[in-house]
Amino acid sequence: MGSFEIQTASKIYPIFIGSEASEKLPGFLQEKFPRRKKLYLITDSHVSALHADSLAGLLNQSGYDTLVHVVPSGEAAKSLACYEECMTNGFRHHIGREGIILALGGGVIGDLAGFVAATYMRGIPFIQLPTTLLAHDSAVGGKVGINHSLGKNLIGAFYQPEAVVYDISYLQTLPVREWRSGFAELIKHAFLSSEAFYHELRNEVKSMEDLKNHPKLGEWIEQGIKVKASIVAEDERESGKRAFLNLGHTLAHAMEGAAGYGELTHGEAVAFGLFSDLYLSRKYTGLDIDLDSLYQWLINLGYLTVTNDVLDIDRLIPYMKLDKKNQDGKIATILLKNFGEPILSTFDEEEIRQDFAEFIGHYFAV
Ligand SMILES: NC(=O)c1ccc[n+]([C@@H]2O[C@H](COP(=O)([O-])OP(=O)(O)OC[C@H]3O[C@@H](n4cnc5c(N)ncnc54)[C@H](O)[C@@H]3O)[C@@H](O)[C@H]2O)c1
Ligand SMILES: O=C(O)C(=O)C[C@@H](O)[C@H](O)[C@H](O)COP(=O)(O)O
Ligand SMILES: [Zn+2]
Repeated sequence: MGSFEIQTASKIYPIFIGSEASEKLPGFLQEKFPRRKKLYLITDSHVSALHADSLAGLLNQSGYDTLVHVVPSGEAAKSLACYEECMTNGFRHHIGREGIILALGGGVIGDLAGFVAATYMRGIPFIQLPTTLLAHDSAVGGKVGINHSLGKNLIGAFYQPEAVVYDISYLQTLPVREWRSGFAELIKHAFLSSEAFYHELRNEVKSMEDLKNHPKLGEWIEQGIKVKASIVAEDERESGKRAFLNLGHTLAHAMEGAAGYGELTHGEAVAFGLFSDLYLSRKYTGLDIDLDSLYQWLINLGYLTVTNDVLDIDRLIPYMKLDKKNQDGKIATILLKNFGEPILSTFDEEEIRQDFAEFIGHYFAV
């Protein structure tokens, strides 16, 4: 645990990671932006109650003037209404172009506050201060944005932070459901990198308690970040291989939309979508994987327990048809040829319907 660099075409920035990383923030600000003293800290109601005061206190003691804006916790905050409120509050309090936005929270806050930063007076600097396990993914790589009722993350930008300060002591207050949600993205990163990483997670994590208390947790988080960072380094704006980071997400995003934003956590949906993409991979690319034992592991961890109405293909298809990866009017999803060897595949609506019925019939028929 310490620091390393995230390299992208538009910006190279540090990630400070560890159990006291937030203490590095005042020093970083002073060095990078010696003349800027106005901070606009955007957070959510849960994180605010737990962690915002101590951070704002630390900053104010170091000579900063920190305006705190609290949005409701959960996915519903990635909305045009909350985006507008963040803007309005900043204008009312005269946060100008010399201000810096701090995104203190999980992926919802990182995406929302990052999008505010990207568009506030045409763009001001921001820093990601992730507080969830899931945010090992969302805080890195510069995808920022909000949802539209017709689809996830349909409004947004690529806008890199100035730094990521990941104080993993914040994770200790996470509820079990959020550990589970974040672990789904870590499992995704394992599939995108190597069979060894996947097997290590499988062998070592049999419950969320195992994960939370595991001596290698910090190492795994760093490994997940590095899997993501190496892809983003080659393709910041998703003209090609960055789409692989969407493994599991075509179905996941459709499920989140169909359920109503916030009903499922992002990671619950990703775990389902990941399992579905691996099912399709075995069928279409010949991926050599024991799906039944993966299914059992995921079930034991508390994944794959969604209600039938979320699995109604007629409700999912409209979201899939708006997936940003789609090509030539076909629905795109990510498959694996092997561990660490993803490919983008496209399907007609009819093929999706048939495969989905087969998949659900095999694993989820009541
Ligand atoms: N930009 C990207 O590259 C990217 C990557 C992955 C996911 N995402 C997005 O991230 C979002 C999901 O992020 P998330 O799972 O972090 O959700 P989240 O930000 O809603 O956080 C989950 C819940 O945990 C609470 N919480 C946060 N930190 C806490 C802490 N330390 N202690 C106690 N409670 C805490 C929050 O208040 C919330 O209720 C989705 O919108 C997803 O689309 C973006
Ligand atoms: O960073 C990426 O690229 C990803 O795909 C990471 C995903 O885990 C994340 O959920 C992302 O927000 C999805 O982006 P989208 O472009 O599919 O909306
Ligand atoms: Zn995701």
